[in-house]
Amino acid sequence: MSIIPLRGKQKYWRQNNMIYTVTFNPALDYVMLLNKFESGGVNRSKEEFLNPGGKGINVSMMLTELEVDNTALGYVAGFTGEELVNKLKKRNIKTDFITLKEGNTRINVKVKADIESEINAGGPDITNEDINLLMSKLDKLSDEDILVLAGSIPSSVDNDIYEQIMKRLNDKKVNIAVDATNELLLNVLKYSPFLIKPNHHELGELFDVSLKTEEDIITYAKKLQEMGARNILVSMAGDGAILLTENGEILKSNSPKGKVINSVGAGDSMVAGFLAGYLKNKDYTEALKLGIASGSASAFSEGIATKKDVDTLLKQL
Ligand SMILES: Nc1ncnc2c1ncn2[C@@H]1O[C@H](COP(=O)(O)OP(=O)(O)OP(=O)(O)O)[C@@H](O)[C@H]1O
Ligand SMILES: O=P(O)(O)OC[C@@]1(O)O[C@H](CO)[C@@H](O)[C@@H]1O
Repeated sequence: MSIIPLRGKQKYWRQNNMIYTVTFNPALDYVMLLNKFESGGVNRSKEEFLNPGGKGINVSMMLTELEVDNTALGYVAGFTGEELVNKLKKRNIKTDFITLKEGNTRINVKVKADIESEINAGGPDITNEDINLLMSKLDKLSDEDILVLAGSIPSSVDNDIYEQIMKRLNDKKVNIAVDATNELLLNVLKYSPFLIKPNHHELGELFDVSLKTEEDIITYAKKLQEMGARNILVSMAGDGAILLTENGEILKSNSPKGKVINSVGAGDSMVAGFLAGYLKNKDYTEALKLGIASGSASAFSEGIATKKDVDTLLKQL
């Protein structure tokens, strides 16, 4: 990706290469706001939103807000898939989805009461033929493009699919960001992903430990770096994030304070902000700042935050 400074008013840099996000299992997120959730009782929400969802799609929405050109790849199906595409069109998100012949894009339920609970559905089946179609699209990526692989993999797809994709692209200098958990993440480290973004709980789970201090987080993040990851961004919700860079720096940022409305997609917004910040002049401090501002702005919004909200928080960091 080469960035040429521009003098135009609208955007101060030009993007020559492309960012692609891949979401194997997109969703419509049905967010329900309640004062209190009573398990086993009839609960009534006081407000609801139906947001486009899926981790890669959230990254695409935040990137688009931040005026970074990108295309969302992945799979959609049925009437919910159509609604997802419509919602993304309204937000000017560029998509190049593969439409599955059967099933429906899932609806994930997010209940925000005194605590947040989520029920994520399984999603439609993806056949080998569908996988080959995606692979042909990915074969067109060029050196220095950025690929974001984010989210869980439906049970119909091999659990090493991220690894297969990275192996296939290994000869190209594509910078790959992976936001996944457990084996899915561990198995890609040997292909040196440009960025991984576990939250501190996920980092602990990878090593079957509970991380209590910043020192613990750094120790285990370093292990992931030794296993191959180039940059490791460990997010800690309201406590900010710690970044270990490929240059050996360890950077920490606090989160700005605000009222959390819906933290679904905060982590994805952070990935988008990090990439957008990095692309400006390859400065990791700037990447971390924009990552934090984007993550927190989305936590303080109903869905993915607007650029205006991100800019407001950026000034506070
Ligand atoms: N309560 C909060 N207050 C301020 N900022 C927050 C809060 N929760 C999340 N954020 C912002 O979002 C970033 C990512 O949050 P988090 O660590 O929860 O990621 P995640 O677990 O991947 O999120 P999610 O799965 O909900 O998208 C944080 O580093 C922070 O910048
Ligand atoms: O089931 P997955 O793929 O792990 O996660 C899906 C999901 O929870 O992730 C996004 C938030 O990060 C939501 O938009 C979406 O519903």
